[in-house]
Amino acid sequence: MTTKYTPSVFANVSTESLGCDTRYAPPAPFSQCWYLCLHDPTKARETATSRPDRLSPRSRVQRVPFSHYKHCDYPGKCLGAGSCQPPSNILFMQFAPPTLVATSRHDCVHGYAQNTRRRSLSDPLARVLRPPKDETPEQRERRLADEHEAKKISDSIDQQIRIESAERKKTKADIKVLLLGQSESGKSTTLKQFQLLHNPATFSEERVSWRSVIYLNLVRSVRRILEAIAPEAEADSHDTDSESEAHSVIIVGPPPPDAEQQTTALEKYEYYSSRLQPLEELEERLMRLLSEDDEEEATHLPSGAQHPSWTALTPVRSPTAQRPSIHIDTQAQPSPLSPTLRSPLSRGSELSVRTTSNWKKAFSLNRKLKSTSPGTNELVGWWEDPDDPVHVLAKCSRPMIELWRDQWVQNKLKERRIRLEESSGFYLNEIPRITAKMYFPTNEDVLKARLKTLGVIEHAFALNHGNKKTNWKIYDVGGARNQRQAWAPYFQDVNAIIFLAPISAFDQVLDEDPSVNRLEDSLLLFRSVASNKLLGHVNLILFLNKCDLLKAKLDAGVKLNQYLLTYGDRANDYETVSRYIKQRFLLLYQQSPQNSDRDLYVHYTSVTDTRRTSTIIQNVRDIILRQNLQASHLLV
Ligand SMILES: Nc1nc2c(ncn2[C@@H]2O[C@H](COP(=O)(O)OP(=O)(O)OP(=O)(O)O)[C@@H](O)[C@H]2O)c(=O)[nH]1
Ligand SMILES: [Mg+2]
Repeated sequence: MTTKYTPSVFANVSTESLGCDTRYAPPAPFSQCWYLCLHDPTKARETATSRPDRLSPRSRVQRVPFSHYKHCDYPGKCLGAGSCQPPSNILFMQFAPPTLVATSRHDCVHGYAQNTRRRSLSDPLARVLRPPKDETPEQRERRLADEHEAKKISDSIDQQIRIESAERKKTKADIKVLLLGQSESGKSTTLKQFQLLHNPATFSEERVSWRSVIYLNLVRSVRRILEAIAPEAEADSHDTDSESEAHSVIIVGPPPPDAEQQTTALEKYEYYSSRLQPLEELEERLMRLLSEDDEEEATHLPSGAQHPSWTALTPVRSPTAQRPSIHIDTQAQPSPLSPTLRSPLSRGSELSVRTTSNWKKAFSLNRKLKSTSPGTNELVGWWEDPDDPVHVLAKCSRPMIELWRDQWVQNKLKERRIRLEESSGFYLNEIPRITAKMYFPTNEDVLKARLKTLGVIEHAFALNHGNKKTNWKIYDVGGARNQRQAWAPYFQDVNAIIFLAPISAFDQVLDEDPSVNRLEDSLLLFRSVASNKLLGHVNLILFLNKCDLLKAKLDAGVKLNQYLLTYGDRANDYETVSRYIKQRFLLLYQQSPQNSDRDLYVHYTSVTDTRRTSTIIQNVRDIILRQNLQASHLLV
């Protein structure tokens, strides 16, 4: 029987007294050991989290409260010896060589000494563990009692490891799916649809948490309108026309306004901006509320400008990272703002969700909720709180409606080619409902809420089919350019990739790089995913998304051939355009050298449409399941 020792036995022994140095490694047959890094627990933890490849699957940190230790079973090489640099205190806690039979720490040391006498003579651990020569009966009794206690703790740790291992086996994902695509392609919305389909109760429960995001989306849409009608924006639009054209997006600016037009513009602008002034403060407040974070990592808003590479430095999260937090992305393009609406928090920034903390908890209105209604269990009461954002919104409801319905404003938006329906403009049509005091978000509201993803978010669910159960994990990634370096670690053992390409975006440019057309970026991104060697055996499912917006855009008279010269004089209707774009993607796929071992499935989607998307998701699910069964030789 192999004896295992608990770290507590050695916790008060320093490496100095052991004479242990970082070159120390257990002899080859003693290939397994526990070690404890007393000197620099943070470093030990960092190593465990940032270099998981160097740890065995059973590695753990913080299993014992007083410090950190890991388990290593690399034959002949103890991880501890190499991973902590001097003057780290590394303690080897336990040797469990396969040939050694030992019943106590004492025996183990002796057994170790006997088996490897030459090494053990100079072995610092053996020296320390050997009982003193002049041990009194009381000391011996105490030592044995200590050892007995240590063994109990050690056994309980082993038991815990066994339980966790069984648990891990149970929760190990059978199927992993990765959602890829550029920013705003609809990945998070697709993830929400998966949640809605597989965890409707949780989705429903969490709807209330989205209230603040929806409010913020609405307030920002209003701000965008005010920016568009601001007199200086008018001037800017004339100044920047040439620049816009250089970015291959054709923006034909309006003719310069005459004096009368200018007076109207100024009056209109002043009228609306003064009535909507409270929204400025509300926007800042919502941003602050959403960026509150109870986690270790700093996601709070800085007092001044953020470090430009902040988002680029976003750590790659492990695939188990699940809980997102909010932060403000200052990488987004700044937009021209009127002086009255300028604020250090909101200028040019987009609300993002990061995978580090529980943002839903952080800004869920549960904090303010006072009770649940007995019959429905629905949460009630936030409107009784005078600080709740709903009161400012309710106050500004009328001018917001007026602004949105004002034909002059609509014309201005048209002139400036601002299509709010492509972003959070959906809420502008719903102002009376959303600003009502007892507003509770619907499923559709949540699906349309825009929250940019940073890092990777995981959604796990189990699926029963017949008498078999499969565990699924879906990973939603940030699609902006500075987020894409985080994708690769997830390519390793993924079963399928759902790639989203927003085909309505042919006349738009990337937020992060206005010189790049969105459709072009999608095509290039798809090509690089399709030709990635790691993904050679991974089935690709292509969602040609935002078909509803494509239809609306074409119906409004926007011409594809103005942005995609190769389209030539083909018909500018939905059928022809969507088929043409699909062909472009297929061509790229066919050119990829990696296609012998996989398939491509293409769907036209509007992932905000729950009914259609759930059918597509079920279809996709069946395909992936079938492929997975085939791969595990259960079928065919
Ligand atoms: N009308 C319409 N809106 C859509 C569709 N798909 C997504 N959206 C909206 O587009 C916005 C962006 O969608 P997201 O799902 O957040 O995009 P994403 O790919 O996760 O973006 P990042 O997190 O930045 O990578 C959201 O407001 C969605 O509601 C669609 O098919 N039709
Ligand atoms: Mg997202």
